[in-house]
Amino acid sequence: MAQQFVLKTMLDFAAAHTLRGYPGDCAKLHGHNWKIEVQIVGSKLNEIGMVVDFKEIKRHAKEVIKELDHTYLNDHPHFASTNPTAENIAAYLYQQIAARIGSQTVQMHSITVWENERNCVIYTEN
Ligand SMILES: Nc1nc2c(c(=O)[nH]1)N=C([C@H](O)[C@H](O)COP(=O)(O)OP(=O)(O)OP(=O)(O)O)CN2
Ligand SMILES: [Zn+2]
Repeated sequence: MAQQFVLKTMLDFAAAHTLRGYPGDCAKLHGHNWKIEVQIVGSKLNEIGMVVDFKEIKRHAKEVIKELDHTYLNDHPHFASTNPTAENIAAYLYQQIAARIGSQTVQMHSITVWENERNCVIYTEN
């Protein structure tokens, strides 16, 4: 069986949202301290024994998250027409970060978005 390394790094941001069409309180303005897990997969190690430096993954992820931090997510161009649910936020982060880190040796594995300490969504693509 071929070796594979899954690297995970964690970031967070604060942002408010309203869920359009939600039959309850989440349709009202409220905020979360979102916790994000970025998972990357690779099979080769470089000369110092890393798939990729965690700092490098974080640098790309922070670029994307910076746009969302301390904002009202519904005002973001992507979420103007797409409901800012944890599912849609996870898919957006995956696609944005994948476009920055994608290479032949390192690929996105998944994004986990924690809305609070009880609820999370894991997004991946095959
Ligand atoms: N599948 C999803 N379900 C819900 C989402 C979501 O993005 N995807 N989002 C929400 C709201 O954003 C809401 O803010 C969730 O917070 P909260 O009500 O605190 O969630 P809990 O389930 O932990 O609430 P308790 O009733 O206190 O257990 C809702 N659902
Ligand atoms: Zn919410």
